[in-house]
Amino acid sequence: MIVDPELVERFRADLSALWPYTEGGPQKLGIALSGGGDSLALLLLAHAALPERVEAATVDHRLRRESAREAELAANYCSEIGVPHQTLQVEVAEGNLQDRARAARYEALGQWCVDRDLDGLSTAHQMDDQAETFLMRLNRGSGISGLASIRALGSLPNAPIRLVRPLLGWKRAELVDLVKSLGWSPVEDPSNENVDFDRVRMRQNLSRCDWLDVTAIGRSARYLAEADETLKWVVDREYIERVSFDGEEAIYQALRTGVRGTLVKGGVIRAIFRRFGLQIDQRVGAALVESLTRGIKTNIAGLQADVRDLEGERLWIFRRENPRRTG
Ligand SMILES: Nc1ncnc2c1ncn2[C@@H]1O[C@H](COP(=O)(O)OP(=O)(O)OP(=O)(O)O)[C@@H](O)[C@H]1O
Repeated sequence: MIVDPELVERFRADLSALWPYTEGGPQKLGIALSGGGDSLALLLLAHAALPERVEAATVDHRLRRESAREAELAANYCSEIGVPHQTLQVEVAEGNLQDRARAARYEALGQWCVDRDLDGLSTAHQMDDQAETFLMRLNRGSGISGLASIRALGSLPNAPIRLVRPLLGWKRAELVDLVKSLGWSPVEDPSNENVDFDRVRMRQNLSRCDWLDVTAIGRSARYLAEADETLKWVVDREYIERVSFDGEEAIYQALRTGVRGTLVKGGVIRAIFRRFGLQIDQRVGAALVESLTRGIKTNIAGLQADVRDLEGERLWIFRRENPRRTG
């Protein structure tokens, strides 16, 4: 099975930008193989780029009757090219099925990487997935972090290895062409046609729309991922320089000027909540910045946020809400 050497070279460059797989001796890459066109292309490219150093796993969520058969097909393709393959059966908990299936999937894949002594895991998210995610989030009013969409680098919940997505610069059509040109037929997931899913509707709309440029949207998402990293760095610095603890109180010396606007101050406030073991989202963080800037004391999500002026300086004080009196 010969993959076009130019494509293999391009893949090698994309992968090595994310994962220095040649450093420190040979490293092994796990492939998350659903059996769809994207992940079969990933399997072929990775196998050609890193011969003998690739293994694949297919998660059988057991949510559809055909899933066992699909995993078997994926296993057959792997055995055709001599790549070790494992099917991982998972139990998907009740609740939001897609979220639960995703969580179970990444957990099973992480455990598999540990068991097989793999150094990295790759999924086959590509440029069209990226554009769909970006537009769905834009349509929901997401902030920088959400609009950064699918990250090229990630982590797994239960395994200390890198999660890489080297195909974000590749279009779905070119990946499917690659697979078909070698005589393989991707597994068709019927949920890809189910218009109850936002993503499916977005995909269909995008395919009918000739003025949206998927490559340009992918570029914007990359810039935003970088902006998000930079913002995290600024928030960390602001936290280190301006937040202190006195007994049960967190004290934030928030400057009166609006220079460090809601993004940074909101980020610092969210970090303070995390220190108390509590979580608030970006919108609540921004709302708190606004009320504290106006000097309004607020009780929210388990903390009491207050304003104190000390020697011409404005301090924002956070402490646990007093337990409510009963009786
Ligand atoms: N059943 C599966 N077994 C192994 N890998 C899978 C499976 N389903 C998805 N993947 C991996 O994840 C990639 C993205 O798949 P998909 O677009 O279906 O995921 P998603 O629902 O968007 O969730 P997420 O982006 O969080 O992974 C696939 O290309 C493949 O690499």
